[in-house]
Amino acid sequence: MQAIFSLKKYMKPYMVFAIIAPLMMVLEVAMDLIQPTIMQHIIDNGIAKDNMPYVIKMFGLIILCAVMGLIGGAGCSIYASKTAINFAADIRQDLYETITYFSNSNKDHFTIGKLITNITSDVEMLQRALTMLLKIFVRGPFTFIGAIVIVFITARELFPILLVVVPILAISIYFFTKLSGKLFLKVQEAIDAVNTRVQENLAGIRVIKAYNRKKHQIEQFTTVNETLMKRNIHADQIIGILMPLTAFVVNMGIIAALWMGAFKIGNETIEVGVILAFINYLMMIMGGLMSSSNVLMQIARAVPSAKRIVEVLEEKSEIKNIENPMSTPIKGAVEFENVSFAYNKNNEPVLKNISFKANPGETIGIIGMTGSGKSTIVQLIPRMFEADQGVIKIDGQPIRHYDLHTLRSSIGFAPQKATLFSRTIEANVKYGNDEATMDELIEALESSCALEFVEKFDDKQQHHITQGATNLSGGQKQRLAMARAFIRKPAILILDDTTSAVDSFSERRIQNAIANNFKESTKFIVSSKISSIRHADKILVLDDGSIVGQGTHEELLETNRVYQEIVSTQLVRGGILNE
Ligand SMILES: Nc1ncnc2c1ncn2[C@@H]1O[C@H](COP(=O)(O)OP(=O)(O)OP(=O)(O)O)[C@@H](O)[C@H]1O
Repeated sequence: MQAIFSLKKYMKPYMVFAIIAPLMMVLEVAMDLIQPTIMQHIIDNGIAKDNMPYVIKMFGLIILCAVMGLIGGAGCSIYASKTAINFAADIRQDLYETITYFSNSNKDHFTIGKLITNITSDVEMLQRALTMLLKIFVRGPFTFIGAIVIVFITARELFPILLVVVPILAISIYFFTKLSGKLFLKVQEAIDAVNTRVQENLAGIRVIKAYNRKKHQIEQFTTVNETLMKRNIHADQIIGILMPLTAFVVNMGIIAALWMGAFKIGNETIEVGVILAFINYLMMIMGGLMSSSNVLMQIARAVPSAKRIVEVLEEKSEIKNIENPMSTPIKGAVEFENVSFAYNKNNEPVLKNISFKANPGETIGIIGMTGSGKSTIVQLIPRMFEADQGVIKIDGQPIRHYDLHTLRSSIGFAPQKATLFSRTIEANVKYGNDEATMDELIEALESSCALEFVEKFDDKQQHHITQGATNLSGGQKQRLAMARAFIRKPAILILDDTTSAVDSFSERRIQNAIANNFKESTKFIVSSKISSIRHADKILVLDDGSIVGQGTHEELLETNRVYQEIVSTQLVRGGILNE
């Protein structure tokens, strides 16, 4: 319940609507309650006494009540929906923004499937609960309390029956509402699993086909789908017991009323009309309790959803600005001083005591075995992750002192896995710099050797990239990802293994373009190929998270055993070094 309350700030802008909706419902309920009395007057005082002018007057009144009831009901629906839809849209927007600002380690806490369920069905669940709450929460309790009060006044002889029936109804409804919260949490978790499986299958469709794993994937989906089905059935079956149970309790109450009534009529201490009225009120009490319980049940279903939403919204981004951060332009001197880092703080660090210096304009090559920590080093520079020990400085200042926006705008980062969006080539490249001109776009495409294939498309830069960039080759994706980094003309350029799928001739042209066009930028080139980094001003040799050598290609070739081993393997493999 705490979770639901912590979302109340999203109601604030729509508070007026949220107040109008139940007030309109009061109007509808009042009109509903008046109508039987008017009918009674029409029969007793109009039709029975053959008073037509009175009948016509009362018919006018009843039509007026019906119209007002209609306005009340429709108004309630409109304002309730307006409140709930806006409330849900704002939460959805905030969730999306929160996820967008997640640091990489924040992201690792949630699966993509869970985040999708969060933004879609969890928010939907809250919206439904709020609509119901605003529409029914007046009707249910008003009918329930009103009927009890009327029984107390008009049928006190039978009131003891209510003292037994109402607590049994209330306890059963409380028990089922609580249980439904737990059951629907399990249902939502099963939906997460289905979403995660679908998302993974779609992303990996080519691998699935290549490895003939379609049957295996379908089997895995069947498992999560069956779990979802079983949990849904279980929840529905348990909740489904509530209605017949309450009807049974009410029927017992009616039998008790008839039983007691039969004796009292015999003693002439009660009239038949009172018993009939009591039965009617008992039905109304059940109706009131059931509609209140429906609202409570919907709220109980919404509580786990609210908890999951709050969990995401409250996930603290560990990477944020300090107070009064620096926004001074960055020149590009980068220094690591004894930096250590672990993804999982209980495990051994992935980077150990990393120290090196890069001056503005220099090219730093980073080489090492798979998993030695190359990508991790470069990801610490734009603060994708925060170093656990040591300091990373830019232009002599710890990176934490810089405004995150200033820091990241000064860096052109092409990650190891080229991520392109389902937009045009122009939009994808200009993602790095919205304000770039057409000339700058062409220049960036040329530097990354992308222009040659872009120009072959009929619609050139306006060519649309499909979701997951399935209409491009691996090398083409990498070239566009590099163009996106180039178009920023950044003070610090980071290329994380971005030429692994680029042919060696194009790679050489890209290297020349970088050397000519980014003379003042500090360049970090991560690669496992010697040919990609051999011309760097300084090469860092990584082994199991530690720098085991740094210097130029020639220096390392003479002095560093690990570097010599890498060189000799690549020479043996086919002369990559000499390309
Ligand atoms: N997000 C992550 N969460 C947990 N561990 C990670 C994460 N990313 C990388 N690692 C681990 O950190 C270590 C270093 O990974 P990193 O990606 O920096 O290596 P790398 O040298 O760039 O490897 P490669 O040449 O294969 O790209 C590896 O053992 C890897 O399993």
